[in-house]
Amino acid sequence: MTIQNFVVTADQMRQIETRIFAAGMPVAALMEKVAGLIARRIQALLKAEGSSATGSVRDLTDRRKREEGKNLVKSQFPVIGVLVGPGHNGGDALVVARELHFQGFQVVIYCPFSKLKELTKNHADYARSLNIPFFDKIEALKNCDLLVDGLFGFGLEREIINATAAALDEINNLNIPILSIDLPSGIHTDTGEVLGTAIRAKHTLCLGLWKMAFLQDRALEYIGSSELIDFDIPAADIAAILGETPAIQRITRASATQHLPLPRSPISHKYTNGHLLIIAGSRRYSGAAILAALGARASGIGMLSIAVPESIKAMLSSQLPEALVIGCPETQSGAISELPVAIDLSSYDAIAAGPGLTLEAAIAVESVLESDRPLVLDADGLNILAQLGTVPILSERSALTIITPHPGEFKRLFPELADRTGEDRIAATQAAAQLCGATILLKGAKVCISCKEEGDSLPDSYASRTITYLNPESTPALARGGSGDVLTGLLGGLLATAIARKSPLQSVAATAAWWHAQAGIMAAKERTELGVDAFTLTQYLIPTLREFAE
Ligand SMILES: NC(=O)C1=CN([C@@H]2O[C@H](COP(=O)(O)OP(=O)(O)OC[C@H]3O[C@@H](n4cnc5c(N)ncnc54)[C@H](O)[C@@H]3O)[C@@H](O)[C@H]2O)[C@H](O)CC1
Ligand SMILES: [K+]
Repeated sequence: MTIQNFVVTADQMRQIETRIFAAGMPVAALMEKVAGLIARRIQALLKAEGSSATGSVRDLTDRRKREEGKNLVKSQFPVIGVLVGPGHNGGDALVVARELHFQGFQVVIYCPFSKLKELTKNHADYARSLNIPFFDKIEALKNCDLLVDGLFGFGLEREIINATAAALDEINNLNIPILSIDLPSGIHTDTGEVLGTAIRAKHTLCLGLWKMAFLQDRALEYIGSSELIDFDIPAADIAAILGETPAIQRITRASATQHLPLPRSPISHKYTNGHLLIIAGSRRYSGAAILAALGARASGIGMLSIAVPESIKAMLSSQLPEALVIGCPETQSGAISELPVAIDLSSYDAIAAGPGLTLEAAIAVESVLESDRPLVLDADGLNILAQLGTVPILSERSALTIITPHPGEFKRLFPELADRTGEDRIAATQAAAQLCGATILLKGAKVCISCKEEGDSLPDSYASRTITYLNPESTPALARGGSGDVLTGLLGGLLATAIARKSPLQSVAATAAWWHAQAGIMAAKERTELGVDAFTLTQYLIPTLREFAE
């Protein structure tokens, strides 16, 4: 595990911070260290040309100046507005203001609060003594090239209202790029919820450990791009609060690639590399079966069987010459009416079912749910499961089930969770995993995967703990019909392979989600966000693997 794998709540961050202070680190010294790192990072972002994060701040300042017909800077340096709140987020901001001032930047401080925490007040007094101008009117910020947001960090506990809320809205409306310290002010650290109103940052520097909000879809428009400022939190303090195996883990390249089925054993053969059965497609949605199969192909699966309605069997065979295509009896409209009598489900390492089936394939889906095979269920497979009764059916299964709903499917599968979890995707996924015992992969900008931790090794107090994996990097290019079908096949392939290789199953879904997203990112880079149709995506899985498995 690296620092990039950890994710904390505000409460956990506070507990870690408390341990550091109790061990002797002075609060003021830590603030000085952290804010020094922030100030240097801001300078680097402003200076460096070409890096993407820098590009985003710089591009915007340049564009704004061009639009206004002025040069980027009046003096040699851009004008930086620093927004200062009452707590230690404001303290960080004041140290940043002071450091940038000493580096020759023109700095303007906006602080509309009269009551500041003691340390923050000390820094404000010193900044005033240096003649850095202080204002309590937003008007004073309008000529700034960049705003640094230190209004609220993880100490924000209640809705922002009245004059403060109006000020935040006015700041957003200035259309000046904003860099937020720790979190965009107004965003709830854990749920990512907007508490009244929130700063819309262009870039956010998250301090010390990733906060949950960075992995909550609804906060993303406010966070902009983001990076972690590592300030050397001792590993022992992290482990003391999060445990040796943290309940929530951020997926990284290293953690994802660790679970790839590589290298292959030199004496492996097709059956030791896994046999996957895909059950997908209908006359109406034949493409879904092809896309799932192409996703599975990229997993390197040893043997691929695909069960489709008889009338599209020839089409599948022509697209996937290596696969064993099984024609199934079909309904009048061309959906699978049932699985062929001769099919022996126990001969497969895993089954992936759902894409393009239509609701008419209920009997086939029931058969796989009743089987003792590890199963990936998606799309119409999930709609059929919801009709059958998600929790009783999944709780009965003896083998692993991984379900891959998007938020709409999730609501249909778990209507009982709608009130409890609201829009907190992470809490919702954890609750669903607890409820039914399956692994839940909730699709979205930040894919969230929860599963019950395997019981035997756990102390009693942890008996029903869930482990959650969050995928931090993706692209809206994947928000497109068919990309889910590709994920189902890829995940099914990795699952069957892991079973054949007797590898741990817990991280398979995380690896698939990471790989799928990275392929989308690579495809979008080369072809733009509009150029990543689902078939194209399948063609990027192996080139991506080559890049990240090196
Ligand atoms: N993580 C670390 O170890 C470090 C964190 N640093 C910075 O400290 C902040 C957290 O500071 P804290 O003082 O606890 O809270 P905030 O600055 O986020 O704000 C709390 C402040 O605001 C008041 N308040 C809360 N809600 C509202 C509201 N809705 N309207 C108005 N006022 C509100 C509250 O009463 C407090 O006074 C963290 O994010 C980091 O930036 C350290 O500097 C370095 C180490
Ligand atoms: K902030």
